[in-house]
Amino acid sequence: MEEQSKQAPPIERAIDHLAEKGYFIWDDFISLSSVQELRNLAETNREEGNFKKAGIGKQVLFQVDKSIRGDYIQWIDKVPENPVLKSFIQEITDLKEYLNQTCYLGLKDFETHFAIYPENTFYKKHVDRFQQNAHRVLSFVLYLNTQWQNGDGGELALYLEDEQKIIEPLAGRLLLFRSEMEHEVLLAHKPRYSVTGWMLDKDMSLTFLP
Ligand SMILES: O=C(O)CCC(=O)C(=O)O
Ligand SMILES: [Fe+2]
Repeated sequence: MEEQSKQAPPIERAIDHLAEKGYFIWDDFISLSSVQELRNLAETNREEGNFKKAGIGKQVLFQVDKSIRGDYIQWIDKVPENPVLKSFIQEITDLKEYLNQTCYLGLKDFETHFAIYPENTFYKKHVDRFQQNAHRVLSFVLYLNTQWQNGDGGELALYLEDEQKIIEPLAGRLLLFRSEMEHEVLLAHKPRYSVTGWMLDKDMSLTFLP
């Protein structure tokens, strides 16, 4: 039985683990060359001034507070020009459809952005689904840290019911977790790159409505 589940395709293990534990770690979701390309793209965009300081809260309640989070973000267009980004968006779209068919999650849309955590930044313990972001059902993070090693920091601490799971931000790894779960980005000692997103139970163009 154990053997069988080890051999099951990642998508099936993802469904089981998400249902049972609320999260799934999907290694090698994309190839290392794709990781490199996305990282280069993020770096170029950053140099061109397309990233902005991430904040907390939405619209009139938006504020930047470095004691809570220190990352810079750039929202990703749903129809991106870059072919690697385009195929990642397609894979997330397929994953959303598959989750709907198997888990009846009623996912309607998703939103996603690049995130860069400069050296010595973090994101304090929080949840992604709250009053102002009530439509976030599943969070996903694709890590783009090609040279990551122990001691570089920037791990994701995920708070499960009775334990804390420390997840390394390894290149090509996709982390999925329920958006109401508490989590935290630990202090990054080296710049940390990722694509973060949320699958939503409402069409994004309608999320300004209650
Ligand atoms: O980058 C991560 O590991 C998690 C980021 C996060 O929690 C967020 O952007 O809400
Ligand atoms: Fe988060």
